[in-house]
Amino acid sequence: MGTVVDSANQGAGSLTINKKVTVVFVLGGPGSGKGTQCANIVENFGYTHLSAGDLLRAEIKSGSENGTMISNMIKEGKIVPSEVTIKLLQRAIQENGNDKFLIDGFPRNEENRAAFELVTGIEPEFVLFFDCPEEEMEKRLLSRNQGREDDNIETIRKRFKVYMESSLPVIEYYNSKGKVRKVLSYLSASLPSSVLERERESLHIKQKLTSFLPQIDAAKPVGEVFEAVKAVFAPADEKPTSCGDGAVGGGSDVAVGANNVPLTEFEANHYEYDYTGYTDFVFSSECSACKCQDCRAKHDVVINAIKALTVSVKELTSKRGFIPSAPLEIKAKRRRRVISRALSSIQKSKIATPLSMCCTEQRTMSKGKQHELKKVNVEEATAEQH
Ligand SMILES: Nc1ncnc2c1ncn2[C@@H]1O[C@H](COP(=O)(O)OP(=O)(O)O)[C@@H](O)[C@H]1O
Ligand SMILES: Nc1ccn([C@@H]2O[C@H](COP(=O)(O)OP(=O)(O)O)[C@@H](O)[C@H]2O)c(=O)n1
Repeated sequence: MGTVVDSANQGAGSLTINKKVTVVFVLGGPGSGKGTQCANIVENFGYTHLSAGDLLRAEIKSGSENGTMISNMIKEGKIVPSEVTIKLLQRAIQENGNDKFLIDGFPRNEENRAAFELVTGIEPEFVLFFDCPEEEMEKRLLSRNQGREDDNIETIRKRFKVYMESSLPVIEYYNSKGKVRKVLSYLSASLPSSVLERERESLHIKQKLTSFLPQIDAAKPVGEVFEAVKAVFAPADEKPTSCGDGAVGGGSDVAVGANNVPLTEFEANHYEYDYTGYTDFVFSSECSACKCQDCRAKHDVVINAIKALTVSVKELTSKRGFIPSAPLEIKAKRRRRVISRALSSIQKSKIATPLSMCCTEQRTMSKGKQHELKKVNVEEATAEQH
């Protein structure tokens, strides 16, 4: 069997994807909820879902010459050679009329990634990454009930090992290129639903806020996780209805839609993102003069989030032994400066942590402790401020 790379070098037409396509890679550990959320994305955003695992399982069923080899690899939790998987993906893309694809569970290792790029010339638009504690993934896989031969504890453990050793470096690679969008649902998890309804209209405020809150939420219920996913997939031209020119933030030129907003927790430029823009709404003279209900509601959402963020920063900084020089009970005019100072301090201590370390650290932390670090309840935070 010639490799896909050989075929590409020989100019084999069957491997060429002769249409322009948008590809989003969907990555995360086994059982992190990739397939579940892909189904939601398909329904809401018009993508076609291609699961590498499903394509491989279909290949086994089809009685192909590679069937036995693929089946053995899956039972062992091993990664099937790239040429097999890439050919299946290429065929599926070529045969489908759509031009937007979610490729789920691929690339699973460095070989997958490099070969796909070389052969197809396709770079992902971004990588949607579901980070979920191992114990939660294990629980889900053991009760998935899809009759999969690899959903038994012995194979699950092997898959986790392969994920840590081979798949995380791929996520790290894309993270270093600023392409990783982590699933965050901080606000959706903590705001009352009535506020959430209104707040959906101003997704870009939410994105700016969540973009620098270190939250890992793939362990939340399906609906809440999808709230975060929606924020990532919101079309770039989506604008909320508001006073003035319709753009919250006084017509700022910050693009709306997470496709343009890096949501990475680990990267240096994560903290360099222009998060201060969101305060424009709060302090804009145009908006403060406008007393309409809608603006009031948005104003409240932003203020609540700032309060929650302040508490979060306080918690994070105190855990790192950083004592902000200014009191954290901040007045409106000083909020931006204090938060900014605190964040840059976090940046100094946090950005040096590679992704694999973060995940390893996460694995060894108890679930309760993670939540203590990452979840801030807005209502409590608001009460505390009062
Ligand atoms: N957020 C969630 N909370 C609880 N169960 C979930 C959640 N997301 C997915 N599941 C369940 O967990 C199992 C694994 O999800 P799945 O989407 O198949 O994961 P993956 O594609 O990442 O392996 C399925 O049974 C699914 O119904
Ligand atoms: N790119 C890929 C994707 C899946 N696979 C194989 O298919 C198995 C199941 O993958 P999957 O994506 O359907 O399921 P999860 O492990 O995410 O639950 C993996 O454990 C691998 O054995 C692969 O070899 N190469």
